[in-house]
Amino acid sequence: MLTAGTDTSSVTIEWALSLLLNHPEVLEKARAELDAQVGTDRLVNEHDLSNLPYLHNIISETLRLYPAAPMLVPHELSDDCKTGGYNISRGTILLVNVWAVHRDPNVCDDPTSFKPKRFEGLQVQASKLIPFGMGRRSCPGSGLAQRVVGLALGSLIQSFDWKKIGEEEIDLAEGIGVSIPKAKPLEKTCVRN
Ligand code: HEM
Repeated sequence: MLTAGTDTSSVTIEWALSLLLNHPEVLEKARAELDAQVGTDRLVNEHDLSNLPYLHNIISETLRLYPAAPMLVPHELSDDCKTGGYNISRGTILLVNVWAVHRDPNVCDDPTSFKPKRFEGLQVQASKLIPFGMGRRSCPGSGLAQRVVGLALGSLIQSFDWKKIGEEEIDLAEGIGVSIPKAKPLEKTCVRN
């Protein structure tokens, strides 16, 4: 429970900040939303989250590109079934490659680009965005995770001016690990607001 709940959320925050540093215009827009909805006298709290759709879209787009559990958890079929034209026998272990589903050009346009705007309206099929899995064995912590990541990321954006070290883009190479860590841990500078 501890690993499922902590590493997944912290790695998502690291990816989100990395993506924001490579897309300062998105970072600016997120800050403007926080200033307008929360103001500058206090930190974002749980009640504010429903008024921050752009921050929510940034988190969805981060989880689309870097789902913290890219292969879900192995599922064993309790009965024979037919899916997508395939007969699958009871007892088969099913692995779902969510990383590949999220980057399928049939699921969304320009799938490798970071575009939080794509979550405005119905541009992404909800059933194809499954960073928390789906059905009975989906992540029981998804609500908590969205709040934790939203509050942490929102507070970090509100409290600091984030800058890359040097002119180079943040390296977005993926490392090896269960929860897609960054190959090169994020290094950045920040100035307190
Ligand atoms: C960004 C954060 C998180 C992501 C992306 C994530 C994703 C997932 C995924 C994909 C699964 C497997 C679902 C499946 O195989 O269908 C899962 C399972 C699970 N998650 Fe999360 N999770 C996150 C945060 C959390 C948190 C905060 C908790 C609890 C505090 C949690 C607890 C669990 C548990 C207990 C399971 C196993 C459920 C089962 O086997 O029935 N997760 N998570």
